Amino acid sequence: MLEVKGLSAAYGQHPALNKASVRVGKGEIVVILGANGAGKSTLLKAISGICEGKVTGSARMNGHELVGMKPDRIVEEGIALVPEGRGIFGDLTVEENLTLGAYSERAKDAERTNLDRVYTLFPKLLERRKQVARTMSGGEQQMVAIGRAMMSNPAILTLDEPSLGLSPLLSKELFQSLRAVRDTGIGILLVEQNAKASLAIADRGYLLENTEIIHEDTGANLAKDPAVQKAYLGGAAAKSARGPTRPGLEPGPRSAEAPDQVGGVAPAPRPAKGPSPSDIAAQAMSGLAPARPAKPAPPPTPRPAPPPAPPVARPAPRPALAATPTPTGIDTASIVAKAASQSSRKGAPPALPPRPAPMPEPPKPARASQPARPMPDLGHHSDRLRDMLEEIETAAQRARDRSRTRTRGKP
Ligand SMILES: Nc1ncnc2c1ncn2[C@@H]1O[C@H](COP(=O)(O)OP(=O)(O)OP(=O)(O)O)[C@@H](O)[C@H]1O
Repeated sequence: MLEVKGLSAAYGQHPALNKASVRVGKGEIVVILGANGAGKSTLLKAISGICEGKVTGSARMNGHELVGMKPDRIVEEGIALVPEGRGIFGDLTVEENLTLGAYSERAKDAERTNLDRVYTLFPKLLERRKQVARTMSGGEQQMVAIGRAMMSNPAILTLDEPSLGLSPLLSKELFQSLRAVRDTGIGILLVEQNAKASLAIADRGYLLENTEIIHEDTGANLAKDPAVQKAYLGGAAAKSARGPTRPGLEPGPRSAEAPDQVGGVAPAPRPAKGPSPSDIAAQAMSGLAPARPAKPAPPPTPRPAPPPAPPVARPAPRPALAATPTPTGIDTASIVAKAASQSSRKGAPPALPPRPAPMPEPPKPARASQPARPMPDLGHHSDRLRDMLEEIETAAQRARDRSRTRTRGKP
């Protein structure tokens, strides 16, 4: 079904994925293990058409080339991404979140069936269908995220570290759920740091090291491979093992499953690096292409300058947005509007640094010749942007005043 061949990705001059080849069949769970920065998320993003870097090579779904396709088209081809950080709408109910996932053409006609399937797989979501998503536990929210992806009627579900931040108990439930999803015939491509649990459910797995796939085997064989145990499973078994170690297979700072996680204590949660609400809302509006996970602040090692920001594909809005209740009886347009308003409330603040305390105003000379410029209509971000523009204008005015004072002071 999904056949990735020689897929590469680079952010500017920085290669993040080098000629990766991976395949996922119907009803198969395939796990990708790798250290921090190995290129795992980049692989998933490149397949889903949301990689910010330059992608070359091939990723085919049932023979259709995905590289170069827009993200919403890739959803139509049957690929759904559950991004790291989940990206659900906290202010919407469970059922509203799920319904947003059914916006692709391929999902519309089967919305009722897909919703029933999600509720059968995750009975808790049925119980809590009217509950506001942000009030749910981390594990339940992850189920909402997976359920929403399944509402797009995917043939392949890709998941970026779904167990991140979950307690061992919730992680266990999650991996059991993924098994159940697989049993419905959906192929699963899973990027995980919980090597033990993911290999336990995986049919096959790949090791991704320094941008390259260095090994492929069955989940069972990988789980007992001494080199894999050393690198990803805490190393206890590997220490006594005499088997050869694979060159280059070194544990990354986060690749080795924390021994306490194996032992049953929750790992220290990493900061979420999910897509911003505005990203998700924009994508919801544009046909529910998979959400674009935001990158966290750059690591201490300097990153190469990113390429000039490629425009994020935002397909033309669908006419059906204004439409009619869905088969579930829910008015999708009003859910999307609600999601968008949530996004506009929450989108700006995290992205912007706190405003500095205002400087004392120097006396301004009268400037009758420059009337105030009219403010363009900036939509729902206008207040924040207006404040920023005013700050810039004030700073520029101060600079002009200072330079005028200096010029006047010169003989
Ligand atoms: N948008 C970006 N711009 C520039 N560099 C990036 C970007 N996204 C990722 N990278 C870099 O590409 C490399 C691979 O990143 P990627 O997120 O794919 O790794 P990963 O294996 O998923 O790591 P982690 O497990 O820490 O999420 C890293 O060196 C990372 O710093």
